[in-house]
Amino acid sequence: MKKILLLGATGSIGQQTIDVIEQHPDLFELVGVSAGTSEAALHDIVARHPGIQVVGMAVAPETAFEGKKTFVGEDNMTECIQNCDYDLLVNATVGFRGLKPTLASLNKGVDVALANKESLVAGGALVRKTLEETKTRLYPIDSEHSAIFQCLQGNTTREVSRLIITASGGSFRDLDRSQLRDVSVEQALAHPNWNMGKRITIDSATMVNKGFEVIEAHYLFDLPFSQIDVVLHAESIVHSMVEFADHAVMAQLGSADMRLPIQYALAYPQRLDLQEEKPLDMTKTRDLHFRQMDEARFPMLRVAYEAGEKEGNAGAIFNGADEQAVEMFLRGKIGFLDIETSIQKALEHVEYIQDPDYEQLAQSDYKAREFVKNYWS
Ligand SMILES: NC(=O)C1=CN([C@@H]2O[C@H](COP(=O)(O)OP(=O)(O)OC[C@H]3O[C@@H](n4cnc5c(N)ncnc54)[C@H](OP(=O)(O)O)[C@@H]3O)[C@@H](O)[C@H]2O)C=CC1
Ligand SMILES: CC(=O)[C@@H](O)[C@H](O)COP(=O)(O)O
Ligand SMILES: [Mn+2]
Repeated sequence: MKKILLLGATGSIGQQTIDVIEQHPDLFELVGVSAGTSEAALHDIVARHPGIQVVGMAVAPETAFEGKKTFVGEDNMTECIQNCDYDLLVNATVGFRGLKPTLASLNKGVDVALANKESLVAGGALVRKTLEETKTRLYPIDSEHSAIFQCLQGNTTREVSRLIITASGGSFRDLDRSQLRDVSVEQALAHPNWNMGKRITIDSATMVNKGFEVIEAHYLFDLPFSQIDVVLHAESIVHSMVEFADHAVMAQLGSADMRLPIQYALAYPQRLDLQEEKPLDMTKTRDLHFRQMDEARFPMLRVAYEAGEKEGNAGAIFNGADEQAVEMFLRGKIGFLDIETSIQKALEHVEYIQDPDYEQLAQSDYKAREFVKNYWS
């Protein structure tokens, strides 16, 4: 029985992780959960999983979690890690706040199934150093990285010539830049293929998500940026591809259902049965299309490659500025294209640090957010 500690239990990835765990009660046991403010949803999960030892929340619960060690406040996730006996951390929280628990679990010597891409975007070098020192492992949950991980089974990255990450194009794929100025929050949240949390859905529309995924791939698979490409694939059926030295191209295909990559990360190296509402049926599949990315249409992709190549705290500034700008866009404080401006200006103005430790990354995150707030005030 694998004991799972789940951060971000009430979110999109969190709820799908619980579904996977509930499909395999003989293999997985949920022993800890954390969330921000969704108390009712957390009580519901705790009631269904008697093995839960620890509960974390960002704010104090109105009704106590009877018989459970409960941790409250911004450090609730690391406190859960320190006070829980578990075999695998599933990090499905959103934002820079996910980096600290990723590092805490690896330093405790426990592997991490990682959905929280911000851990690698903001702190990739530090995470990689910690993995080497602690001899722990990361299992990717992000669909593209899971696809690449699956395609790499039986091979090493030394045999790889390129990773080819697919991008759906997001909610505004078919609009040109002049049409983006006045788009609404509601339109931006209508992703054509995936049902996800708000932050990542907006990031998908700005192409920041794909930029993050390029940086994430660099750290997960230890390949230079020159060997990581992105192609536009509107259908989100091919989840990514790996081209090998002999020009063989391996791809992983599936429906737009995150439970497959989540389950693969939890059960690796096994493949288990998975109940899906709409499993992929290639006889009913529309044509598959692939197009080169238009960098003038999606400038955030180039910005991501540059921030990734720059290393240091550039990823933390990129992510921090985006987190703040997306939050302001969702509250109607800035327009859609102002998200791009926020990121570009923060990368120009927030002090660059070559080899940051965790505290310096947290400072860079804070400074990027403050910069964006002040820029639009
Ligand atoms: N959704 C998807 O399909 C995919 C997501 N990812 C990545 O996975 C991560 C999670 O995404 P997603 O599930 O969409 O996000 P959601 O917004 O749906 O969920 C976020 C989770 O984090 C919790 N949380 C928020 N603030 C805090 C806090 N201060 N302390 C502890 N927990 C907190 C939320 O709790 P509460 O409910 O109380 O707010 C919620 O459980 C992101 O990094 C995203 O980029 C990657 C690939 C696909
Ligand atoms: C499901 C998942 O992994 C998301 O990151 C998804 O990739 C978003 O799709 P696009 O960013 O390609 O629109
Ligand atoms: Mn993805």
